[in-house]
Amino acid sequence: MAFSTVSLSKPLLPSTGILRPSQTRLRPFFARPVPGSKPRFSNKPLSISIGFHRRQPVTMAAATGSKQLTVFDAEEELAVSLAKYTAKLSDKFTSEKGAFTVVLSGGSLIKALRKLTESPYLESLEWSKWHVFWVDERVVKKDHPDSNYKLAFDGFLSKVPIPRDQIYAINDTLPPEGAAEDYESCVKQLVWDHVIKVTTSGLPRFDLMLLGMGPDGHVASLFPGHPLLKETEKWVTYIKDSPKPPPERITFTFPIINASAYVAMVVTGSGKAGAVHKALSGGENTGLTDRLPVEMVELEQGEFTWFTDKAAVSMLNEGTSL
Ligand SMILES: O=C(O)[C@H](O)[C@@H](O)[C@H](O)[C@H](O)COP(=O)(O)O
Repeated sequence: MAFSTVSLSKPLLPSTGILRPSQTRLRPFFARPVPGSKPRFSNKPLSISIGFHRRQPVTMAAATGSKQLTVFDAEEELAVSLAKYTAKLSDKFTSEKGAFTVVLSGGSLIKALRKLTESPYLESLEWSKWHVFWVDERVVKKDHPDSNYKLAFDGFLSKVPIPRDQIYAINDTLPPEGAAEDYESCVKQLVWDHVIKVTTSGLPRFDLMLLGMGPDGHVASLFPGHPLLKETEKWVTYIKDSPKPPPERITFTFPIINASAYVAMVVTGSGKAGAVHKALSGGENTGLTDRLPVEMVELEQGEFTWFTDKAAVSMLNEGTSL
């Protein structure tokens, strides 16, 4: 095991996580927390040690929510851990409130969820209480090869017993504007029905968002430099000029993403290393337009966990052997 260090540019709390480096050249910043002790705030930017170890996530507790980074040797191990993490949240929310609201993205995430379709999760999870949404969707028919619904259905949803009327696909007969409005109405209805919780500021608070990130740092269909990054009124909006094809999509906005209780950011491969580096090292604070969309995922009160592999974090600290 080895560690590398990055600096975060915002005030942080001492870690509530676990770091037990035995063979590292770099001194870990955080000590093991004292059980029952309360975290103290610091106003200074702190140095964060990131441990490359399969089962020991590093927790970075920020003033607005907590962040964790987990780095896996291989995608297979990531998939195992992601299933365990999701199952734990499923158990928590189904027992606490009788429903589990899960938001999916497209892309490689769906394959990473494959372990949930196997034992023990297939038999043990309360699938009947799952409600499934999309953080973004391409405005195509549901049976189109570009459809995120089709991707998720074929690779995941068709293999688990979630009631079909609790899988909320877009209305694929509508143009982007109408599809976004329709999807926002659907979310509002489920807020009124108490299926989706609500924050104190009246935003929907989904239990878990499972997100991916593009090599350019986009999340959902929120792309670098696009005006949609500044959307603060709508819960769901549309884009007709997506730089990633197909061009017409609907997407949740940042206020909705950031109201989530839990976000898992699943990012693998060397093609994402630059964006991961920018996101986790903070970069220069040059203003909103220079921030990558992934850097705008800042949960109000939630827990944000990165699931990555070695290739994706390879630029975090050059020269550190993993
Ligand atoms: O509809 C989409 O295009 C996706 O929702 C998109 O936001 C995706 O999650 C990222 O591009 C990461 O995709 P990969 O993991 O496949 O790189």
